[in-house]
Amino acid sequence: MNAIELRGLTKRFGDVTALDDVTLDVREGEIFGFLGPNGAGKSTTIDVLLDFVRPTDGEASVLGHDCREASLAVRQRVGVLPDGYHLYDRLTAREHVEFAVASKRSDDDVDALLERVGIADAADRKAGGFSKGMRQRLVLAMALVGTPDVLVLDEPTTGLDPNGARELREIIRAERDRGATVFFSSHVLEQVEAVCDRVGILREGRLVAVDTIDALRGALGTEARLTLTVDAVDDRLVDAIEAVEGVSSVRVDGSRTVSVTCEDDTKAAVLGAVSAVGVALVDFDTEEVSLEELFAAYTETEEEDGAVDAGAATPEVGR
Ligand SMILES: Nc1ncnc2c1ncn2[C@@H]1O[C@H](COP(=O)(O)OP(=O)(O)OP(=O)(O)O)[C@@H](O)[C@H]1O
Repeated sequence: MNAIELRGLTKRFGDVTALDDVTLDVREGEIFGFLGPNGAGKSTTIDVLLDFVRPTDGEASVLGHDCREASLAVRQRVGVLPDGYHLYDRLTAREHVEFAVASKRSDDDVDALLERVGIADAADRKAGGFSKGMRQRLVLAMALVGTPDVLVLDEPTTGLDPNGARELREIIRAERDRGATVFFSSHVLEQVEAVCDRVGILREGRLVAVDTIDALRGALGTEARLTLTVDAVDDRLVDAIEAVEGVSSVRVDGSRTVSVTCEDDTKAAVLGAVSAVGVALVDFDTEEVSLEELFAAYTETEEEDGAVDAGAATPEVGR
């Protein structure tokens, strides 16, 4: 059984088509990243799953339950971290989680949940004084109540510092490992890339791609940028790098830095070429295609229906 099934899902708000014929299967036990720029329709999809919004057309189900007909059954088995969740300023963190425990009729240990999301120290403080990251951690604790079969997280990294983002990834992996399905939306590729088994890219209400990020990058033949810092740049070095198959450009930036654009799987060969000419490599840095470029590339694929050059994509296409 799939954890989430969307069939021809369409939602119009007046003239705005928020979702346009979206069909998607999220498998049980996978971490699925739902990616898209602002306004792409991510929150609307989540609202349909929870029956906060009724689709104009099409169907959605969670664990075999129709989201409209069986919304209570769905909500009972789903843990949600909604976008912009409203906390009660005068209630403490503990009271918030106690409320979630009571409404899910679970017997979870409130302190253990607060500990798990890293705010045990603030258990008895009122949420009104919480920072953005603390609020996000508290809402995550509420989402985890009742060992949900499906976790739906809308922009869960909002407000989290790098440590918080890492801890969130660890929690997401642990939830998947115990058998839960995790569906989370983001417009930050880096956040989902580290944990997601697969991603779907939504653009202007349409699902333009569903696959692993590696496969999406691979299918586009996208290039990586490699910045090398060496003890001294010379012509021999530049010639040697240019000679590597898959390298499309080499640019010298000052006396010690070379920027190379190459196929993703030729990075090792470039490093090999550097050592073969006897130049000492001091440091190197790689940068892969950004989410913006992935969006741009997928948009071009649709329009041109042919080969894609992500590097040639105009930056504004990805917004
Ligand atoms: N209640 C509503 N009434 C009118 N239009 C709406 C409503 N909810 C969403 N929309 C519109 O539907 C489109 C999709 O919005 P949605 O919030 O689903 O996008 P999103 O991908 O979650 O964006 P973000 O990353 O900014 O949260 C947008 O054009 C938005 O303005």
